[in-house]
Amino acid sequence: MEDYKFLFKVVLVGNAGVGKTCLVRRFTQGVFPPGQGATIGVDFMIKTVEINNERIKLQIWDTAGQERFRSITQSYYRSAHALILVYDISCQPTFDCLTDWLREIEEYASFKVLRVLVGNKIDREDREIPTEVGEDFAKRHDMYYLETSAKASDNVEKLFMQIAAELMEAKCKELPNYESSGAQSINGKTTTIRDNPCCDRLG
Ligand SMILES: Nc1nc2c(ncn2[C@@H]2O[C@H](COP(=O)(O)OP(=O)(O)OP(=O)(O)O)[C@@H](O)[C@H]2O)c(=O)[nH]1
Repeated sequence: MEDYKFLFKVVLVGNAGVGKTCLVRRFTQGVFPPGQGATIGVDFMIKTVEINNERIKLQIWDTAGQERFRSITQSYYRSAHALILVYDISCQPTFDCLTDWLREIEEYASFKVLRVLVGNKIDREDREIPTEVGEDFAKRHDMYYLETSAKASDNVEKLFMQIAAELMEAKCKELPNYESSGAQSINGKTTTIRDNPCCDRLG
């Protein structure tokens, strides 16, 4: 039997080429893959992490950004616990498409889904979208915001770990007799994490 207390499904979406596959590979395998093709349909990887002595299994679905796969990728939204919407900070069109992606998310994902906006490729020097613009977009659409580099390994671990922590927190809150202690935040939004007696009753 596999030893984990929680299983969460995390789905990455966003335009082709923004770095979704590289973010997943960096987090799950610790590598920045050299030239690889576009994702075809959907790919998935697993990583088990530990938070407050609880093992959390993350099932990470990497969807193809290309339009022609849209009908396949949409079907993966529904059961997602968290959706990571990625754009490339050095490519304005990938930011301009965010409202289209949000429309898809609203149509196909659960209303309870945790939504995180990620500006990737911050190692690049040809930035086109200032941090504040990304932050402001996220705030207006009630999303967390984080900037990452899959290449330089900036904030990638933080991204997935904080999503895991946030989802675990939300799950524990559904249980009776919940109290909280300790806090972590993704860029200002605070999510409470605690040593979790309530979680011991799960699984
Ligand atoms: N400089 C830089 N390049 C990156 C970074 N992440 C990804 N790339 C590059 O961006 C290109 C696309 O990366 P992918 O991870 O395949 O992009 P994707 O979003 O999965 O693309 P699709 O599968 O077509 O949807 C590749 O050439 C990567 O090497 C990053 O953090 N910094």
